[in-house]
Order: sequence, then C-alpha cells, then structure tokens
Amino acid sequence: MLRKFHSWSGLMAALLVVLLSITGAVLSVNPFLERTQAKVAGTSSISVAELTGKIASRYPGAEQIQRTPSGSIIVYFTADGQTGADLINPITGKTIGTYSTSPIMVWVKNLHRSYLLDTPGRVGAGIGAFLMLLLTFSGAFMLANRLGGWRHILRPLQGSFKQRLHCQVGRVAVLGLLLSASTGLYMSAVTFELIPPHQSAEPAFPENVKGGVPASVDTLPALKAISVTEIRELIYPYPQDQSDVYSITTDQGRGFIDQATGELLSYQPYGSKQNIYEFIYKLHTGEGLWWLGLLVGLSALTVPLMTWTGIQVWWSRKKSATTIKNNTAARLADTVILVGSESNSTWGFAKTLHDALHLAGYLVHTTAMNSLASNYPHAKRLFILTSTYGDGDAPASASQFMARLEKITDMRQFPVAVLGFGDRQFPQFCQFAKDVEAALTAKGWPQLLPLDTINRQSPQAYARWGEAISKVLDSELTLVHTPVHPRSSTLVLVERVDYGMEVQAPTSVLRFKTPKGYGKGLLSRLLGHFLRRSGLPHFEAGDLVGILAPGTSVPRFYSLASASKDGVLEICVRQHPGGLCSGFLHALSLGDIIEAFIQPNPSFRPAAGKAPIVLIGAGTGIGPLVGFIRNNKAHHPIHLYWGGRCPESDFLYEAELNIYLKDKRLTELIAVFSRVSERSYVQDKIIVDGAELRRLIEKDAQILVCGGRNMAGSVTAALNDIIAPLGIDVLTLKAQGRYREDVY
Ligand SMILES: Cc1cc2nc3c(=O)[nH]c(=O)nc-3n(C[C@H](O)[C@H](O)[C@H](O)COP(=O)(O)O)c2cc1C
Repeated sequence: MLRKFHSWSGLMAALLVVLLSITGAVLSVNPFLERTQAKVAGTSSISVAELTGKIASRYPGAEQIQRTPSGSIIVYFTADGQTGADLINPITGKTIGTYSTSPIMVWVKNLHRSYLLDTPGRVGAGIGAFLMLLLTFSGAFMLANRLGGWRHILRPLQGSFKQRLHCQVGRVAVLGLLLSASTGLYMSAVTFELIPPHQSAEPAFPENVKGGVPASVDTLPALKAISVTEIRELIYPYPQDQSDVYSITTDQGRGFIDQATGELLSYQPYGSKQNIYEFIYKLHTGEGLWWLGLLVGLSALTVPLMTWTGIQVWWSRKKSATTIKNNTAARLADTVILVGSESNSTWGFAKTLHDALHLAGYLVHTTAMNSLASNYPHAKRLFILTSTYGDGDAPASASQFMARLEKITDMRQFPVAVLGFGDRQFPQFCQFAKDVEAALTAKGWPQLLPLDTINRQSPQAYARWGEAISKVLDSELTLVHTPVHPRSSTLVLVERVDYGMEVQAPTSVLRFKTPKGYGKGLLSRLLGHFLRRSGLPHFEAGDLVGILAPGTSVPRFYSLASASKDGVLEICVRQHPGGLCSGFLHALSLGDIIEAFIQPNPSFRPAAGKAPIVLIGAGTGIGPLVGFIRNNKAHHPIHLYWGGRCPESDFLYEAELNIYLKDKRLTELIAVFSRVSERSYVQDKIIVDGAELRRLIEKDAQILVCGGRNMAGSVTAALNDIIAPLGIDVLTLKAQGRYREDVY
C-alpha cells in the first residue's frame, strides 16, 4: 500500500519536484556568494547614523539604504538625473561596485516560485512542495519497514544496485528534503493565505512630525541607537519636503524618524507570526544562514537522481510483475491466496490458481505474504504459495510474514493449504514453506490440505496438487502452468582455463562474450565499439546466471565471477559425475554457444563502506569471491580464506590472485589444501586465526561465504566459537547484514 502510494505519487510528481529541486539547489548558492562579497567583520559597533554620514559625503542624492540578509549594504541614489545602486563597504563607506541582480537568477527564482506561470504556477509549486513532503515521509517509512524498524535505519542495504542507490541517497538527504519541502509548503500556504497573513500592519504615519529644518543625517539620535547589523532598510524623506520622515525597517520592527529632531515616531515591533515567518523563510532560502542553504541545496540535488533510480526500480518491478485480474478486495473475498516469491516465478503459479478459482465462481483475493491483513471477514480458505531463498530463508515478498503473523492475535481462523516451491539441490528444501506451516499449526489454524512441495517448478507436480485441491473443494480445477524463464541471451565461449584433472575434481573457469559485441545492427555495433560496451546484460559479481543445457527445460544456476563491466561473463564450474549442465559446459570448445539469463542475487555482495571484508570459500565457491576482489579498486582490506585439494592441480585463479595481492586489491590470501601431507580445511585455518578474525569482526568486518553446504556449516560452527567472547554469534552478524552466504 505504502509502496504503491510512494511509486504513484513519485511518478505523478516527477517533473514538478525535479524542477523545484534543481532550481532550489541553484538558488541555494546565492546566500553563500553574497556572504563572500559582504564586508561584515567589525560592523556591529557601527551605528546607522555613522554609516549614513559616510554615505552622505559620497552620495548626496542617496534615497535608500538596504542591508541584505548576508550583510551586504546597498545604496540607491540619484545623480545627474540618473538613478543607480552601489554596493558599499560599511566600515569605510567606500563604493565596492555597482549592485545589480543577475537576470538568470531572477529567471531561476521565478521558475522555482511559479514555474514561470504566475498564480497557477505558484499553486503548482505549492503542490510540488506538498508531494515532495509526502514522498520523503513515505520513503522514510518504507525504508524503516524494510530494515526492520527505525532502530535499524542505518543497517546495510540490500537489493539491486539501483534500489540500494535510491535508498542510500534518500537516507543521506532525508533531513534536508524534509526541511526544504515543509518550509516551502508553509511559504506557499502563506502566499495563498491558507495560514493567517504574517505581515504586521504598517505603523501609522506619525501625526506629530515637527517639520523643522532637517538635521544632518549622522546626528539623528534614533539612527545613532541602531547598529548596522540590525538595519534592513532606510528610506530617506523627499528632499525639500519638511513634513516627510525617514522610514526605517530593522530586524525587530518598523517605524518613522523625524528628520528634524531624529526622534523615533510610531514604531511597531513585529508580532510572533512575522517572527515565525521570517525564521521559516530563512530556513528555506538560506538567506542569513548560508551554510544551511548549501546543505539543503545539496540534498535538493539528490532529487533528480532519486527520481531517475525510483522510475527504474518501479519499471523493473512492473516488467517482472504478474498481473492478477479479477482480484477481489480482501474484505469481500471467500478465498485468499498469499504469495511468497523472490524472483516472481511463484506469482505465475499463483495466477493460474487465482484464475482457475475465479472461473469456478470463487471470490479470490491474491496478494504478497507481506501484505497479510489483520482479518479477512468472509474468507473460508487460505492458500499460501511460497518459495524458499538463501539457506532455507523467506523470499523477498514474505520477509515480514512471520513477524506479522506473530503480532496478529485475534484473526478469525479458517482452513489453510501451504504449497512450497523449492529446489531439491538445496538441503533446506522448501524450508520456509515448512516453517510457515509449522507457525500456522502452532497458532491453531486448521488444515485444508497437508503441506505439499514443488521441486524445480514442476508443472506436473503442480497439476497433481491442483487435483487434490479440486477434491477437497469439490470443484473441477485444472491447474496448467508452464513456468516462463526470463529472456535469455546467446553467449559464446571465448576462454577456458582447466584445473583439477589430477585430483578427480575437473573444474573450469569459463569466460563468455556476446557473439557480435554490442547489439545487432551496424549502428549499435559501432556505438558499442565506440562506447566500449560489451553488449552483455547488466550483472554484478555474485549474481546468478541461469543456463539451459540442450534438452532440458529447467535452468541450472551458477554464481558469476565477473561483473558485466569487466566485459566478460565468467563462471567457475566443477564437473559432477552425471551432471547434465556441468557436463554440457565442460564439453564446450572455444566458439561454442550457450543460452543464458541473469538472475540478480543482491543479497550476496559486500556492503558499501570501508569495513574489512573476510571472504571464505572452497572449490568453485571462489568464483564470486574473485569477482569481488577484482572490483576492489578502492583497496578496502580483503582477507581471503580458500580451500582446494592440491596446489599443483586445482589452485583456482592462483596467478590472478597473486596479481591482486601485489596491487593491493587483496590484503591477505590464506589457501589450504586437503590432499597434501599437512592437509587442512578452511574451517581449521579459521580456528587457528581465531584471535585475528575476532579483531576484524570487532572492527565491523563483514563476512561472505561461498561454496558447499558442509564447508559453510563447519565455518559457521568455527566462527560461533571464535566470536562467543564478544557476546554475539553468526545469527547476530546475519541480522546486522554482516554475514552473507551463497551456499549450494
Ligand atoms: C540463491 C537461491 C537460493 C535458494 N535457496 C533455496 C533453498 O534454500 N531451499 C529451496 O528449496 N530452494 C531454494 N532455491 C530455489 C527457489 O526456491 C526456487 O527456484 C523457486 O521456484 C523460486 O521461486 P520464486 O522465483 O518465486 O522466488 C533457491 C534459489 C536461489 C536462486
């Protein structure tokens, strides 16, 4: 709900808020520039009388003096029948230069205040400020939700690069944006008198003007009592009109001064409304607070970037989303389907079930598990279809389901059927679905059907589950769903390095490129050459590539050892006896092609920051770890623990790792081998280095583990022992986003 609101209001407001923020950022530089020109040091001891005296000798035709919020003094005068305005040094009274306002800045100000459209534009600017405020609030609440509450708002972010960029930039700019949007909105409300007008009434023109011979301006007692740092404006009386007065505006109020006696007449101090308005005006414009102006201006500059990343995130979500038609509202539905999915394939199965039930006359409500409502007044049955991710964990759209279920205590219960989607090659097969079923049973929910599982999106298994549903509902349902894989790209093998034959662990590093470089047409190929683009789809090291071996419909996933910016798609594959896909890949010769698609795996990559990184892997688990090291151009400290069989035969990436050690992309390489006389495994070496690792973890180190399940389990156990003296365990590190695994 909040996300929909944030996305749609963001899309609608994009142009308005981008214009407001760019122009606001440009204007925010003004107070700083003015401040650098203004001579303010030592002016507090100078009175207005002194200043006007100095000005009078140089500008006998002075008509008005103004002090800008940044402290610059401007004199408006007439000389030889011509009017002019000069900047004055308040200490010497000398001319600094001619004062003029830049027409470009005037144009930018008008664009900011009214989009150059007068009153309708001012209304638009007010709406823009309001939408910006809503977007800032909704974005902050979404982020807090996503990170598990306000207390965890600074936790490392997960998600695709654009999602992380969007949230990170928002996190940095949130206070500045709240300040500029709320103050801008207040000023619009004042303009349209939605808030009672702030302007205190002008003091009445004094009735008791003496009208005598004007005294010299530098002798007037009222002007002697006011410091230059307090004055805003002094308007001189009409020459030769002895009944006229000086009109003065200061930081505290307005009044008139008798030109003969120098007495202050009918003075009126500002009321609290005026003071509030002026304070908010200062906060919004930075006039008089140049450093705040610059900070707010800098945060405004993030808006175009956030708009762009926000649109991209929205578009990729929309592209991959499954549209559910005939979705009944939760409060009216007799059947509820909750979906837990990471990469959207389970949504396709849920849609098939939704359509079949709708066709059979049910009122069906389908939504993400995270959107579990606190009640479904008319529901008679609940279906939960969920995949499992990570190592038996919840997928993205179900990440908050368990916590929500725990909180809801008074929901009416009705029969539920849980269907798990998973892959048997993961030992925690459909574990999250099992956990959901167990949590519901513990809360006393009745069963519609016992938990069932679907291995590798099998359409046959799904159809069989459909038959069981038909029976229990006594309705004829046909569940035919063939999963659609993302559009694949054709890649050609350009390089392979083979290892491990002698130790019965044939392992190859395979590097692929697109067959024809960037794009297909001549123009795009030329462009690709010119821009040095590889034509590969975008991916980061640690993402997954799904490869369809000929004759199979189920892809096999491999962790990527390169990022697309490296110009190649690189994987490290061990040949398993009888393995369909690994056999196919190992049989490839240079020039052979494969069909592949990218599946982002944003939860497995180092978080941003300078904290040390400990990479732990064994065998082909080194693939993504090498990718992280290769891209460590900032030379953050990286320690790599890796285990192989024999240094002469399967020391994967040995030459490359030595280069990285030399050029400091890698700080330390600890390689251990199991088929040598002093055999050792990574977990053994971790125990030996326990004290050093504990020290790194105390320094906020993050740990990334990649490789087989047994190795990962032993590493967890070893680390638990090592960090026990710190009063934490691996689960704590996981919750802090500092322990990430890619385990197979
Ligand atoms: C990185 C990764 C981790 C996975 N972890 C598990 C797991 O622990 N247990 C399991 O049964 N399936 C696991 N799977 C398989 C997915 O659950 C399965 O492919 C599912 O059909 C994906 O559905 P979705 O696209 O709706 O998220 C994993 C898949 C990937 C790519």
